[in-house]
Amino acid sequence: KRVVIFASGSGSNAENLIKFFHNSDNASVIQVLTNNPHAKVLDRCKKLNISALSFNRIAFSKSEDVLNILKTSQPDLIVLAGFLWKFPEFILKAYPNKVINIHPALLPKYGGKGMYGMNVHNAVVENKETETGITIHYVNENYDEGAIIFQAKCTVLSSDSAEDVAEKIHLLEMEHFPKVVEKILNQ
Ligand SMILES: N[C@@H]1O[C@H](COP(=O)(O)O)[C@@H](O)[C@H]1O
Repeated sequence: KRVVIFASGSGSNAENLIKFFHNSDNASVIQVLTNNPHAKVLDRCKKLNISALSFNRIAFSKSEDVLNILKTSQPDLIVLAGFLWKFPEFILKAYPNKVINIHPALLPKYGGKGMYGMNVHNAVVENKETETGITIHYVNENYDEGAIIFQAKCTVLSSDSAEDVAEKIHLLEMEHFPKVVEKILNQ
């Protein structure tokens, strides 16, 4: 099974997935695509010897350039791991129920445009939430609104800073994301 990852930033989830499937007999990450030519995920891919490309807005949503890249790489699953752009409908239509995303909160709370990274964790702490977590969901034409596949929770202590919460979330992502992807691929 072939996995293509989209990422915009650091790429810790992408690296975790690449390494997890490196030892798998029936699945592998074959390509990483990013909308940010300076993304740290590109350095990780170079080190891990994974094909990686960056693209601009026109290539992504105003033309079929990225769709054609996908047609060449033929993914069985497209995984968004810290990818910040909304996915165009014509690509979603070409890969029905084959595009998933991970979000660092318990959707439907703390989702939507602009709710990513530390913005989410700051809001969780400001609102004195006692728990938060991760959500893995199918991607539809709206940010963070697709059908939920998996959630895992962690407690938020009153003494926790947003950075503490970010660390707890990171651990949940590292533990669960590869296993959920593997489960979907084996369906
Ligand atoms: N969508 C969110 O963006 C972050 C990406 O981190 P990284 O994988 O680039 O390190 C993760 O927290 C993910 O849930």
